[in-house]
Amino acid sequence: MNENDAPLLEMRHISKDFFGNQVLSDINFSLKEGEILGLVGENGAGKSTLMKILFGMDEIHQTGGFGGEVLMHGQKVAFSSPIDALAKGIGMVHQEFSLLPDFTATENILLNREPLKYTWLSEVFGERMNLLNRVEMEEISKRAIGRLNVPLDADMVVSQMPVGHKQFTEIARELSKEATEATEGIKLLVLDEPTAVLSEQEADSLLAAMRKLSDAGIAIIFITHRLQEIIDVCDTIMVMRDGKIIKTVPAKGVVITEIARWMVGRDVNTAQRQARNFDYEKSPVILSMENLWVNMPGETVRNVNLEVHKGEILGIGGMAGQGKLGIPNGAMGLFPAGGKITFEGKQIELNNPRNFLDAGMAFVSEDRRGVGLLLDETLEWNVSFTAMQVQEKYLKKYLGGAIKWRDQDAIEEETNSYVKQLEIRCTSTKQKAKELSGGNQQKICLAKAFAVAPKLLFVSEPTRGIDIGAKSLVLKALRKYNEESGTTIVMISSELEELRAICDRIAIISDGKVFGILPASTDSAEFGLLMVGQTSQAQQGGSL
Ligand SMILES: Nc1ncnc2c1ncn2[C@@H]1O[C@H](COP(=O)(O)OP(=O)(O)OP(=O)(O)O)[C@@H](O)[C@H]1O
Repeated sequence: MNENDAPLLEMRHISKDFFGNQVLSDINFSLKEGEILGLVGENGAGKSTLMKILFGMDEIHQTGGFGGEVLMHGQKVAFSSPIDALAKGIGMVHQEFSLLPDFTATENILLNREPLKYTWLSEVFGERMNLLNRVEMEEISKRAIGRLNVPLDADMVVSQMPVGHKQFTEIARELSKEATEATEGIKLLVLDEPTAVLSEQEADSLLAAMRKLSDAGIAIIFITHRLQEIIDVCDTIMVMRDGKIIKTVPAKGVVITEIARWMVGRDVNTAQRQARNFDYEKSPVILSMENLWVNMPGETVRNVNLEVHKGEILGIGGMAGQGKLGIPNGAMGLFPAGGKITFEGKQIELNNPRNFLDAGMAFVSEDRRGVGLLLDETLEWNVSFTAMQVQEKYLKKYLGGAIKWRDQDAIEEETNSYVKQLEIRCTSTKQKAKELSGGNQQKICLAKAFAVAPKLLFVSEPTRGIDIGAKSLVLKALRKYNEESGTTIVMISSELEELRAICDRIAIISDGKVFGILPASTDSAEFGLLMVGQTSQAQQGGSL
């Protein structure tokens, strides 16, 4: 083939194993300029690993490399690090953010690539006295944000941004890599679950931005578990299962149920509402929040009054940035909070996570990497650590408690039971948490909270990053856990339908306050009205 006719990217016969565990076999695909390829597959199917190979990441080299070859414009390339990939015009935005919180969008976008200005001091003391060329920095950063066409403030400090804007900053950073003598301008952008943390509105603007980039000739590999987005924005869909490509088809005319079937290998049940009539008369209030405020950047809580009944599953919904995530993060002491929280009739002193754990509460955070897991430790250790520390669970006591010994058999048995129940894909319970795929890490976070057997569990965005096949499994596991152990659950989610699937009531948060609470069986349209700040028959305030 003529070099100019060759596709922008080809990956041929790619294979990869991690110490004998084959995770990719004979992967072949190509990508044209401006093409948007949707890459979908179950948790652990191998999507991120394939992208890490493309990007030349250390993790791949340090674990024995890979088989097969990568070509750009028909030429074989061998990236020994992401710097080589960047030089060839490949940009990647990962699942987790890598921004400096105290720097502005512009400073982050140009981090380590800042244009410098020659001053008289440089004349005397040399180039190290060059100053940052703020004007040029601003121009480059605004140009990149302009290409995205999103409402991102270039001067805003990252820690003050709503989460969606952090995502936009990450993408703008890739787009700002313009062609220089040493590097080619961005030609291919890999987006690994970029919409997982976005509100629907923000996700829509991102999809529009992707189309604009594609029109400008930039190819995109888009990984997401939100299958409608794949249909809406992609030219081609590639489905992976168990490390192999199952299907590569044009996106036009494909429907979600078909993609789900290809991914999982069977028909998939989406989360259906599991109706039940919770008896509020017989269930006392277990937790009450009065005038709660939380200073969580991007998710400020201003004045929340809420009562949670023993044994119920209370949903908390609302648009991104309105404060729903601030509630569990503040209540559990992770961000500065004020007001009054009473649990089982006792007031709990705020701003100290230990007080909440000791009282019998637990929290599965939406930020599984930041506060969720001990990544260098085994699955067993992750599942058992908090329960061991807070409740002395899994400890055998001798000599009246003077000697305590870890009950390894009990830890292994319980971890194995969660692996089975939540279908966690791992080689053994001795595997390190960092070696699991993102969705499987999320399941370990749930298992860890289940092991604590809390009286009340806050669980935030429990299915973020979970594939469509496992979503209803995770929701069912939460309901089952609630019914069997009597644990009260407060579930925070940006997906209304998943709240409606298992909750008894749903509180909608708007402008840092409870805007209304309705039974979960209420029509979705009613909740929609509440989210945009309109009330109909919803009850304002805390209790039903
Ligand atoms: N560093 C590693 N060491 C050992 N195994 C690994 C490592 N990284 C990934 N794996 C394994 O490779 C497989 C594929 O993982 P990968 O992260 O590519 O999945 P994924 O399709 O991106 O899943 P998700 O949708 O959950 O993000 C998984 O079984 C995972 O446990």
